[in-house]
Amino acid sequence: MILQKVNQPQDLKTLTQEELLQLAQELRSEIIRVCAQNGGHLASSLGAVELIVALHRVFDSPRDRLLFDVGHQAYAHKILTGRKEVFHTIRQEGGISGFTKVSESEHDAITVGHASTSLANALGMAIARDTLGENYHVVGIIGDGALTGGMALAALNVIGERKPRLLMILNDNEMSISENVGALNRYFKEYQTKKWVQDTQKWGKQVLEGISPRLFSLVDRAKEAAKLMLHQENPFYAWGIRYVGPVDGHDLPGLIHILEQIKELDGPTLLHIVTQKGKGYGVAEEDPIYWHGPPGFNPQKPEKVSKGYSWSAAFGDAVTELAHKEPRLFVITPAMREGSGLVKYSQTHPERYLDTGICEDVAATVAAGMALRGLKPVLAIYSTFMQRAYDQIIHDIAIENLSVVFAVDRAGIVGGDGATHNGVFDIAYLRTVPNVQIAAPKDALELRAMLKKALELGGPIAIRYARDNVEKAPEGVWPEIEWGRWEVLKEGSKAYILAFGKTLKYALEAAQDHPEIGVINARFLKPLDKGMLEALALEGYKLVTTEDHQKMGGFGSAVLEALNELGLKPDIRVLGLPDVFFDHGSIPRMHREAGIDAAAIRAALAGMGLEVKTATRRV
Ligand SMILES: Cc1ncc(C[n+]2csc(CCOP(=O)(O)OP(=O)(O)O)c2C)c(N)n1
Ligand SMILES: CC(=O)[C@@H](O)[C@H](O)COP(=O)(O)O
Ligand SMILES: [Mg+2]
Repeated sequence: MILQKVNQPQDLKTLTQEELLQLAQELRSEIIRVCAQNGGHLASSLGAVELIVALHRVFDSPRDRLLFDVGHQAYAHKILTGRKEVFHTIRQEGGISGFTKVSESEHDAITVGHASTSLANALGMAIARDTLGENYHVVGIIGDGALTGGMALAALNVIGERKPRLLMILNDNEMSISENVGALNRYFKEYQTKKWVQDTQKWGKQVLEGISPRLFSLVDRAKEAAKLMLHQENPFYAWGIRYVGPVDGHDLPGLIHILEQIKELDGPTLLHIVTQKGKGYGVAEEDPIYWHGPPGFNPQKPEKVSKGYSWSAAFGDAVTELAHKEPRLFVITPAMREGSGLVKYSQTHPERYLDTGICEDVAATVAAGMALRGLKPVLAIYSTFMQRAYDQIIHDIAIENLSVVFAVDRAGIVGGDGATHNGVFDIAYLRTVPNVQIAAPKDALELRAMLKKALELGGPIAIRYARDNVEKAPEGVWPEIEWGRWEVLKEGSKAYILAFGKTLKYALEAAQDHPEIGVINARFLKPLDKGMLEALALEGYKLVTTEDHQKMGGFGSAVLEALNELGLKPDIRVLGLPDVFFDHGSIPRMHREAGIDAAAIRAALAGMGLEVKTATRRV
């Protein structure tokens, strides 16, 4: 086992070519083994194995800085940089992160999880290096999907003008999570050389080198000159960036050779490598979409497993049905077709579907344009990724009170993806924006009712739901809903729990067998049901609010502000996430630790003098 001899990147420097090839295979096996037990970003990491071995062979991390965009493809990097003994803990409770993370290792140049940041970060590092008179390499590694992000394209524009010594590597597997989209991607697909030209180049090189290495280098230079002439419109030339490639991203010796050739080049260079997402593991090669982020599986007999009927699926079914009735409905996703439950919708209504690529800002403003011209856009977007569209929501949508529905998925703590992916800020950053309304359905039926009503009401409306399963609503059923009105789910004689979204289940659990405790589905946050709130306060009920969101600025804050405006001071406790980031791990454990679960609710009630059976708090 070569991997036994490798603990740090410098251990690669002495390996032979055969040992490096063997190491790549061993890395692949280890990634499959651990993803089989933990789940994780399997296909992306398999596709980047040779690249990562070559990078650590040619460069000297941590002195040289390797920046992995998104960071989900860096499993081999983690194993090679002192974490092979803990790699099996990846994405687990107390284990290492599923993305690169600065606080986890000196070899992790950036903390990521959101796409398209690597090039701007690399530019910043290169400028810092040059300003401080230091000398090391900065390498930004970005996928074709992440390159669809505006941040990445804008960074290229700055890099091309500033021209720092910087190496960028485009890891082009023609895949985002779904098939990749965008004009640049098309360009590479159609215009740039692909497999057949790769093979021709390789064959030509072997023939020419067989005749005379000198002849080969002459032809190679002529080819480069021709490429320059033929490919002047190559966008990277337009950006003032040297373009090299495309080369085979799985040819380990070839990658090492080319990296050594271009390593010392001055100015910005982009090396375009062509890889296969899922490389080396049949099922992942055949279906890189499912195997992008599978749950655990049997490595000997890998089979797709259903993750159950999710809120995303409920949303997808609802808009698919709605589209038949509402011809102006148009659904947009920023590169998350599968995650947002839109596969079926995209197949049944392709003419009213747009995948913008990984650019949530563009997606939001495209929705604004559609609304201005008579469509009814629904933007399906993860809470965490919606952070990328904050100004667009204000500037392009809310000021003119445009009719855009935000189907905000992954609201709350998400589990394995950790701090970069928790959807725990959206209430705070949305509720202060005039015209924006915010709701959270308790089940799939209420989601349908809210979607339908939101499209009728118009204006910017966010409907948020968690990364969780939900009971499927019967097809064709579209209940009405009294917009802005909360729903009493359980009467109480002394106290009421006001729950927003996912924590409703904890409220019902806490109130079970307690006639003195009532439960309210506080499904509207903006507008808040001030009428019901006032009545509860005036009748002297004790109140507890709970939400899967930062306490600061969340649902509870809105309730406190409303009570203040009403001049009322009931006995109230606000339960929400504390002012910290929650890393990857078990959602129930984090909810318990955050104090938003049933035990915390009972403890809060007990703290207000209500005799409740306090559940034994697990430590
Ligand atoms: C801002 C943002 N939006 C969406 C995502 C979800 N996401 C994670 S990886 C990915 C696809 C990345 O494609 P690519 O960069 O080509 O990497 P590959 O998986 O193909 O190796 C997407 C859309 C994200 N991480 N960040
Ligand atoms: C790396 C990335 O951002 C996505 O793959 C994300 O992990 C998907 O999250 P879900 O698994 O919740 O769809
Ligand atoms: Mg890709």
